[in-house]
Amino acid sequence: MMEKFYLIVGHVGRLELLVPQGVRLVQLRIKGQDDTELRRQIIRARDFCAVHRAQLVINDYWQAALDLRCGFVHLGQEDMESADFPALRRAGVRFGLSTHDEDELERALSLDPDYVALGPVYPTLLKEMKWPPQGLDRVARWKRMAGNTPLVAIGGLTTDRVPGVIAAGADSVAVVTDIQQADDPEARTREWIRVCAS
Ligand SMILES: Cc1ncc(COP(=O)(O)OP(=O)(O)O)c(N)n1
Ligand SMILES: Cc1nc(C(=O)O)sc1CCOP(=O)(O)O
Ligand SMILES: [Mg+2]
Repeated sequence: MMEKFYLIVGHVGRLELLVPQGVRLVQLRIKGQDDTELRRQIIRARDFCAVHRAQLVINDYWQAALDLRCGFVHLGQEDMESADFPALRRAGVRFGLSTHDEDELERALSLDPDYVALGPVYPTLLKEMKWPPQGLDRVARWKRMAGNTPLVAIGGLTTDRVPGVIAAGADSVAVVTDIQQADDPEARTREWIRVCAS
């Protein structure tokens, strides 16, 4: 059963602030750091999540996840080019995959992932995307096509949008900006948890 609330953070410090609010699934999405800093943060996040019984997902850096015995990675389409899926499988590392169109979804499902993500469901401020917002009809379509594979919705999500996205068929909702930019990110995290529990 996929956790409904999926928090994504850009630094281990944020993870340490927000996971104790009750987060059960958190992605560490580090960009632009050298290998030493990257691994330092992954180790800290791994050990912190173990204590707090949260599932850590490492974005992009599947080799570091393997080396540091992290159990879950998220890979985008470009990340998938270099990923050693047999090695991940041998090590029992679970993986989620990004998808944005039907070819990507077909390719992702052929790898039997632990989830597929569809985005951006709504416009996102986080990064420039070459896909227009997918909308809720596409969420519903993805759910039908993904079958038993859990579906994560991502992109421009706010607590107000959660009920519609879940009603359309998403199993889980992933968020960066709405929490990252909140005046009180701890309170906003608790609000996400409350909305996702209802
Ligand atoms: C849950 C989830 N879905 C999608 C993404 C995006 O992954 P990717 O396309 O590889 O882009 P970056 O996040 O690496 O910029 C994600 N990280 N998590
Ligand atoms: C990192 C990312 N990947 C996406 C995809 O569609 O693959 S959308 C996205 C940004 C999600 O963040 P926010 O909650 O800030 O919009
Ligand atoms: Mg990536």
